Amino acid sequence: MIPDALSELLSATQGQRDATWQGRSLLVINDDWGQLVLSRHGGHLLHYAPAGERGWLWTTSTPKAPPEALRGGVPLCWPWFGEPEDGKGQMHGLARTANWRIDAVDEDVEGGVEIHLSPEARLHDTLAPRLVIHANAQRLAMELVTEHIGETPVRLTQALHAYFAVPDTHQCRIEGLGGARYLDKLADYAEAEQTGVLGIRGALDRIHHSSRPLVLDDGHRRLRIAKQGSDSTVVWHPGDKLPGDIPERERLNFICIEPACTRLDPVWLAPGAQHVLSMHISPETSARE
Ligand SMILES: O=P(O)(O)OC[C@H]1O[C@@H](O)[C@H](O)[C@@H](O)[C@@H]1O
Repeated sequence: MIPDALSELLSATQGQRDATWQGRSLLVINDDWGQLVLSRHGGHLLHYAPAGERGWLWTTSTPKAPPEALRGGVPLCWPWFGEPEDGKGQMHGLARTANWRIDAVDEDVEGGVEIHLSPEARLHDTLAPRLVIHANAQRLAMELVTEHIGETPVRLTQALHAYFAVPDTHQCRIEGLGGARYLDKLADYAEAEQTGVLGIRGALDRIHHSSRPLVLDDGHRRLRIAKQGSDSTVVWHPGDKLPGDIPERERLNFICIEPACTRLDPVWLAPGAQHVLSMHISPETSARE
C-alpha cells in the first residue's frame, strides 16, 4: 500500500522517470514487469509491485520531510542497528537519512531491472556501503554490500528494515521462526524461544536468532523472505502507540520483518574484507508449518 500521490506518479509514468514527492527526489519505474519507486534520500526503496499485483511494501502517507527518515518501504539501517553502542548518534545509523546516488540502472536484466546506489558523501571512516536492487515480475532482491577500506577491524550492525504491506496485521502469520531464541525488546531484552507460527496481536519488538527463510502469510498472499549474511531477524509492530508519522487508519496495514545483523550477531569486518547482507522476496505457494 502506497500513498495516492505515489500511485498517481506511477500512473503517469511509462518506463522510468525522475520525480519528486514530499521533498524527496525519486526514481519511478512503471514497466511491463511491474513497478518500483526509489528515493535518493536514504537510498530508500519505497514501493515494489509485480505487474497487476498489490504492492509488497507499505509506505506511510504522512512522511516527515528530509532530513528526517521516511517510515515505510525498506529503510537502510547502517552502520549500526538500534541505538549506537557509544550512545552518540541517531537510532538505526546514518544511511537512512543520507543522500544516495544512483550509479546505474540496468534494464532488461533477467526480465526486470537492476539498480546500483552508493552514498553521495562518506558515511564512515573505514566502511563504505553500496546497495544493489534486483526487481522483476517474480522477485525483489536487495544486497547491502559493505567494504572495509581502512586499517583496523570494525564492528558492524545493520538491517534491511522492510515494512511489508498487509490487509490486517492481526491476521498475519509468520512461519519459519519456530524453535528460534529471541530477545524481547519490550521486556528489557529478556530471552525466550518462539513456539510454532508467530502471530501479531499487539505491540511486538523481537530480535530472533535465526538465519532461516520465512513465510509471511497475510491471509491473502504468501511471501517467502530469504536472506544471507544475517543471523538476526527482527519483527516489529508498534501496536497502539503509533509513531507520529503513521496515521491511525494505517495502523494495521504493515508488519516489519527485518533481515539484520544485531547485538546477537555483529559482523567484525577485517581490513580489505567485504560483507553482504541480502534479502530475497518471492511468492510462496506451498504451506510449510
Ligand atoms: O522509529 P524508528 O527509529 O524507525 O524505529 C522503529 C523500530 O525499528 C525496529 O527495528 C526496532 O526493533 C524498534 O525498536 C524500533 O522502534
